[in-house]
This record gives sequence, C-alpha cells and structure tokens, in this order.
Amino acid sequence: MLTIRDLIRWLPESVIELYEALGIDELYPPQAEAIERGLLDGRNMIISVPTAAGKTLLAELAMLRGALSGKRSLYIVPLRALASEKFESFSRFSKLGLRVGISTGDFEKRDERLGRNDIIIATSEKADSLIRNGASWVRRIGVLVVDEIHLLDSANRGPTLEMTMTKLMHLNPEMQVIGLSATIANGREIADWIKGEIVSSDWRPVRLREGVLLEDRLVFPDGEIQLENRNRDPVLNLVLDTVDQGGQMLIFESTRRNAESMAKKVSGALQESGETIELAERLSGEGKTAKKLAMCLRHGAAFHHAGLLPEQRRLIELGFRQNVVKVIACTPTLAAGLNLPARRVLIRSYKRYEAGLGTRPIPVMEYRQMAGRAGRPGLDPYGESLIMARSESELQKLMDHYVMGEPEDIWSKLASERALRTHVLATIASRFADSVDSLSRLMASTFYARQQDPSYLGETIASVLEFLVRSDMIDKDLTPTPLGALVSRLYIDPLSAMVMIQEIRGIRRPTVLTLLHVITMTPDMELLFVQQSDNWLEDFISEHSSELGNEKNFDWLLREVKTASMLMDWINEVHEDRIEDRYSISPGDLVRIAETAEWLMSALHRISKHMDLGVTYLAERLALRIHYGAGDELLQLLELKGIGRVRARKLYQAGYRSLEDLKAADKSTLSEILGPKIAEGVISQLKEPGVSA
Ligand SMILES: Nc1ncnc2c1ncn2[C@@H]1O[C@H](COP(=O)(O)OP(=O)(O)OP(=O)(O)O)[C@@H](O)[C@H]1O
Repeated sequence: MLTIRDLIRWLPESVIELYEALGIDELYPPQAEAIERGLLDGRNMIISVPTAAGKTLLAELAMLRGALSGKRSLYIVPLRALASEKFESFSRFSKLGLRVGISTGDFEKRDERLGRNDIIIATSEKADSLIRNGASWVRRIGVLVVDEIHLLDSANRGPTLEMTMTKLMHLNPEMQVIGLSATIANGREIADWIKGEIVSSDWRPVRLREGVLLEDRLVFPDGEIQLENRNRDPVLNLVLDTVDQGGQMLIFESTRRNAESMAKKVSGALQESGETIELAERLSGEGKTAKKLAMCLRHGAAFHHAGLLPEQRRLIELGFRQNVVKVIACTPTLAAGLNLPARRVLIRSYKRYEAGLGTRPIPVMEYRQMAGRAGRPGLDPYGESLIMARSESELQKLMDHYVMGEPEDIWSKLASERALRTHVLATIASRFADSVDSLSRLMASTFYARQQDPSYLGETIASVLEFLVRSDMIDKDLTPTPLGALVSRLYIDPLSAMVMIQEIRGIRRPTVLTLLHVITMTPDMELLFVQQSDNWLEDFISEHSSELGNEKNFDWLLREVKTASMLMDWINEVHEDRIEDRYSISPGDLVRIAETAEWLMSALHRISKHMDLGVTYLAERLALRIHYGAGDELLQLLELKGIGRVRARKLYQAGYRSLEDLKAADKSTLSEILGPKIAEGVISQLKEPGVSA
C-alpha cells in the first residue's frame, strides 16, 4: 500500500498537504503502480484505466514535480469545455505559488505570454497552432500530458493530436510524455511509440455491474433482477426503480432527437418539486429547445447534447450534481470526458449513423466509456450499467460482444489525404522540414509509421506535395510560399484556401451572399442538413444564382445555400428563436456554425488582402458582423462591453449611431433605453481614454 505521504520522497510537504486536505490518503492500486513504474522519476507512461480511477491525479503529481523543479508542463485536452474544467481545477495550485494558463481562442496568435505559466492547458488544435505560429516556449516543455490519448484513433481529431505529439517530442527530446486513456487493447503499442511504460488496469473505485436490459429483466452474467412492471415501457420501469432507490440515471441515445423525446417521456413519469421548478426557472432562452428543456427540468429530467448552449448544459450538470435532476437522456458526447457519474447507466441504442457508412454498432471502447459513468465514488455502493436488447438472441449477442468483450485496438488515422494536406503544409511552413528527406524522417517518427504500412503514407504524402506545389503554397524544393505560410498560420485546410481563391475570382461582382456561400463551400465548414420542408431553397437558388459560387453537386449546393442563408439571417438580426425554427437547429448549433463562419471569413479577409481578390474590406466587415450577428451600421456601438446586437439596435433606432452620439447623450435617456446599470457601464467606458468615434 502506498499513501500520498509516501510521495514525500519526490514532492514537498506543501503538495502532500494539499492532497491530504482533499481527503486523499491511500493511492488507488493503478496509481501506486504508476509511481512504482517511475512516473515521478520522469518515465514516459501510458495510463490506461477506467473512468474515475485517478488518472488526472497522477498527471497532476507529475506536473507538480516538474513545476517545482522549474519545468513547464503542457496539458492537452480534446475539447474546449474540458480545458476550462481543468483550468478551474488546476487553479488551486496557485496556493503553491504556481501559475496556470489556458490557451483557447484565436488560432493565429503566437501567445508568448502563455509561456510565463508553469502549467498550460490547451486543446490539441490550439497546441498545433501554437507550434505553427512559432511560440518560442513550445521548445521548452518539460512535461507533456495528453488526456484521452485514445483519440489518436479519431478520424477528425486524431491526426492533429498525433502530429502535435510528434513535433513536441521532436522539439523537446528530454520531455516526459504521459498519455491518459480509457481502457484500450493496444496501450503497449502507444507506450512503445513514446518509449515509455504502460499501466493498464480494470480497477475501479466503485464496483461496476454490467448487464443487458430485456423488457423488465436486468440480466447480468451472474444473475437477474426483475423490475416491477408499473409501466408498459421498460425504460420507465427502470427509471422509477432507480429513482425510488434514491439513485440517478443517464440514458445514452444515438441521436439528439431521441435524447429529447426520451427526456420528455421520462419527465412524464417523474414528479415536480419546489427544487425542480426553481431549476427550470433559471433556464434562459425563449426558443423551442429552451422551452422543451424547461418542461423536462420541471420534473427533474433533462436532455443533453451538442445543440444546447454552454450555459444550458452547465445548468443541467449543476442540477444533476445537486441531485435535483434525476435523469439525463444524452448523446454519447456526454461520455467523452464530462465527469457526471450516476447510479445507473442505460445504453438504449448501441448503433450510430455515420455519414457514408450507414448505421453501425459502436466500438466496445465507446460502450465502456458510457458504461463507466455508472457509480459515484463515495456515494454509491456500486454502479449498474445496462445495454438494451430487443430480443433474446440480441441479448446474447450484446452480452458476448459488449459486456464480456474486449475493447478494440487504437489505429492511427494520419494517412488520410485531408489530414496530410493540412499537416504537411504546416510542417513545411513552420520549417520543421525543409526537404523531402527531413519530412520523411519526421513522418517516420509518427505513431502511424510505427503501426501501419509506411509505404501508403509515402504515397499519400507524394500526392499531397503535388497538390501544394500546384496550388502555389510550396515550391518544388519544399520552401513555403508567402501564401502557403499564411494558410498554415490561418489554420485552415489548404483546399479551403484554394476554394476561396478560385470562387471569388470566378464571380464578377461578389456580394455578401457570395462571400457567405464561398465559405460554406470549403471543407472546413459544418453544413446544415436539408429536409423536406426546405423546398424554398430551390427558388432561393434560382433567384440568387448570379451571386452564388460554382457548386456542381446539387445536393451539396442545397446544404451550402441553406447554411449561407442561415448566416445571412443571423447577420440581419433575425431573432435566434426564429432562426432555430426556420432551419430546424438548436441554439448551440447556431453558435458553433457562426464561430466557424467567423474564423473562415477572417481567413478570407486575410487571403483576399494577400492575393488582391478585391473582397478584403467586405470580408473584414462580414467577419465582425458574424461575430456580433448584426448589421454593418451597428459595428461601432457593438465595441462597447455590455452592448449586444439587441441593445445596439435600440440605441440606433433612438438616434445614437456612433460613439460620438453616445458621448453627447444624457444619462437619463440612456438609462431609459438600456436600464440604469448598463447605461452606467457604457458611460464609464466612453470616458476611458482611447474610446473615440
Ligand atoms: N487515491 C485517491 N483517493 C481518494 N480519492 C481519489 C484518489 N485519486 C483520485 N481521487 C478522486 O477521485 C476522483 C476522480 O479522479 P480523477 O479525476 O483523477 O480520475 P480520472 O481517471 O482522471 O477520471 P476521468 O476518466 O473522468 O478523467 C477525483 O475527485 C479525485 O480527487
């Protein structure tokens, strides 16, 4: 047995006391193993253990040991929301005199100031962009922690993570590398890649019983439980059984729509209380989604998916932690990282739709991440996870494949053309490689090259190099052109830049709609789906055909134009609720798509300036309009803190059209329009030096 106090060999008293104050005394068995294998002696390590088995604590100890001997740590997470969560949690190290920093936001920044911190938290995309933009401190990292390292297997995010790790290891040969992962089969292979140890364990702080739900039977490998049949729907019987025992439940659904309708159904079976009503009343927003969510919350149920606004999600999470929300029906995104354990987990659907592939069963690893959410350490005696079957034969299949099955291997996804296009350009533009030889050497040190056929990687790299030369982003001798360097810094796919240049050049008089359409034509844009009720799109397209880019595929055109039209409504100040209804989206989608559009429009502004495309000013203004969701004439007023598009419009309509107009206004009139508090804030900003019309 190893206690936290035993770590005094490596860590000062202040660190030991910090953890003891949190009630941590004995180390969990996988933690003890990691220490024994040299985690605090600087060994590289893959720690592959179930959820809540204390991985983060190990990373913290290694970073603290590093920081106290003057080494900087970088902690890479997959999602921005997780970066904030970790930032809040690591901020407690300020008591030890350490500085913690977080890097989110603008991709083009170099962020030299971040380097003053002892611990820096960033997403893999942000870490990648910091390397591309030449932040000097990325060459002086002592400890690298990669959270959720199994995401190397993700087609979307894996290649960026892999290249970032490869480059950081290259720049910092002495750096300690720690990868935290869910249970995976080939952790040894990743450990070999980083030249480290592997700690792999199934140990969990709360016992987990895994089984299958078939009608009202909970079937476990070692026995069965029969639910009381109070309702025709077995899911509701399971919910009532859980809640009656004082427990909470997570229900994983495959789509947002299913999550919403399940939450609604569950809310019909649960009771309102003073607490649930109070929670529902704290929910902001008037749109369809907010109303649906409020109705569920009133009964202690909720749905949770990527279409919600961050503040809506936070309210649900808070309600769940306070045990006011009893049941959350969610999409699998909740399993990825969020720390919201429950007594019971139900995986209602183990199939998922994947574009181009149809409906497929989820991997065992994903099943385990969802199942692993069952059981709250210190609160539940055990957790129960159930996967739902519809027949006896399916029950057996699910039992064999998921409950008793082994998770899959992790496979590098680096060799895709799209990933390599971006990463080969970045590697050349940031002078990581200045010849085919040095590029090949770098690529030979990736996880892909270790794991899979390097000749395939070689072929794809050759075709990508050809594309980059043809697009004038690099020369034949692998020197970046100014355009190539710019595109890499802007952090867009080189193909996006090509689309922008070609389309803008192909249109005689580009308008606002043209620019919006062009950014939706790039591979970096997330597009809306087209539904039957969208038959207005065809009329819209024929009416505006001269303003649109040259999209040959009609199905894509419909999706692009629908997305562009949504952005047009947004910048024309159409109310969010109307946009939500008209485009059948949730508020979180609007926020996300607008963010992507703003980034791409700023990139178009920079490329236009560089290439003289003639839309520089228009794109610059449009990026701002997308940022605020407002008309051109409001941009000046929107620079003021506390003034959003609705208040800016009110001021404008009252005749205040510039900061000069506002300076001349009297306090009582402004108070009438904005309310006294906001008016005061505006007046004090106007008095600040440097605020001028
Ligand atoms: N040895 C320990 N004794 C008591 N509590 C511990 C111990 N180690 C970790 N914990 C606590 O258990 C909880 C989960 O730990 P931690 O966040 O490190 O797990 P994790 O494996 O990183 O989880 P996840 O997979 O969700 O990221 C935390 O509240 C942490 O403080």
